[in-house]
Amino acid sequence: MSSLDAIREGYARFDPRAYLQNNYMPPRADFSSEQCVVPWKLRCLAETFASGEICGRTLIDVGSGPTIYQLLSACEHFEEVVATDFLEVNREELQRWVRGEPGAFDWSPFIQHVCKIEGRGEPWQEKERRLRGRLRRILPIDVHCADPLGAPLRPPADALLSTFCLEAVSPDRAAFGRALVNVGSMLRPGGHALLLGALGESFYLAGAARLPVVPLDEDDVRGALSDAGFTIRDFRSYTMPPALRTGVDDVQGVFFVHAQKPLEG
Ligand SMILES: C[S@@+](CC[C@H](N)C(=O)[O-])C[C@H]1O[C@@H](n2cnc3c(N)ncnc32)[C@H](O)[C@@H]1O
Repeated sequence: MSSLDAIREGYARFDPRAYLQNNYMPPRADFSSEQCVVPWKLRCLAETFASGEICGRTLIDVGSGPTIYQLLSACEHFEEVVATDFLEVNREELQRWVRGEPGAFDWSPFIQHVCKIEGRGEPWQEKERRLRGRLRRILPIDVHCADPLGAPLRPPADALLSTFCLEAVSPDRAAFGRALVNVGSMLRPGGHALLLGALGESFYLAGAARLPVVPLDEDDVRGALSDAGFTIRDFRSYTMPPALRTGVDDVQGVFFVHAQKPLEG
């Protein structure tokens, strides 16, 4: 079995509910402290979208998993937000939230926090309604394929977002770099890419699944982006405080990158 097949097989045991519990409930989702990892991630995205420069018709989110927090600032700037994931259980979890079905994960504390940091005085229910309305497509994806959606995205996306996906599905740095090239093919020339991801992580847990992660340092991320032809516009990093090292993974830190695909010609 190839290492890619082994990773795909590991994801068969991925439990969305356990993953949400491990990463998107306290202590990691503690909105009383800006030093906490979840508020840090939300602030990176809110500040980057606040410039107004990143906008257009379509934003594609790669490897959305069962989460929508990453789309809360983005959704204000695009007519359509396309979510994607390899696993049907994750796509179903997202559909439950979009339809407001009973048993869907409660993202309201995240939505309230993003409304607060965006500072427009918008009622959080408005943002929830807007994201639900704009999240019309939740598609299967495999970042290891040259065409991750099975066919080229037409027209290509104006912006690409991916959070904690590429390093969590790649056996090594070379595969991470190839996956970045594959997903970059869905972005139009001049389009923006925003990545959040794990630094120095070798595994994470999601219920019965123990998923291997390729440990990356900041130079690995910068090198892969540059090899894939991106220009880095902003790079931030976060060190995981001891109180948030809860045993659900061995993540050392988090990176945030805003990169841009050059215009052709
Ligand atoms: C660590 S989770 C990240 C989820 C979410 N984006 C977040 O920020 O928490 C990694 C995601 O990658 C997805 N995945 C696994 N294999 C994949 C593949 N070959 N292509 C794309 N996504 C994949 C998993 O189903 C999972 O949802």
